[in-house]
Amino acid sequence: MTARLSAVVDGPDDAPVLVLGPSLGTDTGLFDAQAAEFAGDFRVVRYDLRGHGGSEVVPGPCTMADLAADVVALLDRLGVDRFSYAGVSIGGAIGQQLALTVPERLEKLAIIASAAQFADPPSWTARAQQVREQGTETLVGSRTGTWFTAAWAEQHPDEALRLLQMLRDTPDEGYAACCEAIGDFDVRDRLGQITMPTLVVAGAEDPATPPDMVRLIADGIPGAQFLVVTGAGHLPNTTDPETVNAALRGHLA
Ligand SMILES: O=C(O)CC1=CCC(=O)O1
Repeated sequence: MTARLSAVVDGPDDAPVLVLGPSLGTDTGLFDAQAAEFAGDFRVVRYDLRGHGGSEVVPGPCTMADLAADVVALLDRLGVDRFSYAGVSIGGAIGQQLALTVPERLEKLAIIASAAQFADPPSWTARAQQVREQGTETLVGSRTGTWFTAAWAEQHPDEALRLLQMLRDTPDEGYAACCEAIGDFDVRDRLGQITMPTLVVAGAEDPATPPDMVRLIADGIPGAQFLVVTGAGHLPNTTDPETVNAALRGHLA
């Protein structure tokens, strides 16, 4: 079943479309810095994952194919045919899935802090159960050190709180269902089928998808470029927007 996604659209109606896919437990606000940078010359579509932000909650497990189908349904509703796509973490996994299932619609792809298979797949079922029983609040403390370094959080306390509030605001069932999609995801054998120009970005201090794991995506996609962002954790687009925006700008040109 397709979920109805909420989205924020910025930029001229007739500009090339850039779709931005968020990470687990965040919302469209994850991409404030990218919307500010690119809405002058792109129609920027930021969406909420199913069960996150303002999107519909669909109870029960789902797959990455379901999450990609949600995005396709949103773009059909917005009248978007071809688009470029950049996604963080699960948003990057959705990008890989889109590249495999609707390649004729995808112009350029950027995959940030993501994986072709995430670490320790069974742990995602356990995390889903933990969140269904105890809520997303139980994960907030450990996101410092994962999403961003403790040093960055000390220097940017308001921005760290803003990001963590997204996790607090995420419905437990929405978060849990996306955990199950992450645990089930594995496209390692299919990366060679991705044909559009691809940029792959890792955070040097990311414990969730460390650079060596992210690099495997770039190694598998013919011609993909690979960049490591110094000092960044799992959300390099928020903690070092200048570096990530410059890389995206060059890639999308
Ligand atoms: O666990 C986290 O918060 C990091 C993460 C893994 C997949 C995703 O989208 O975020």
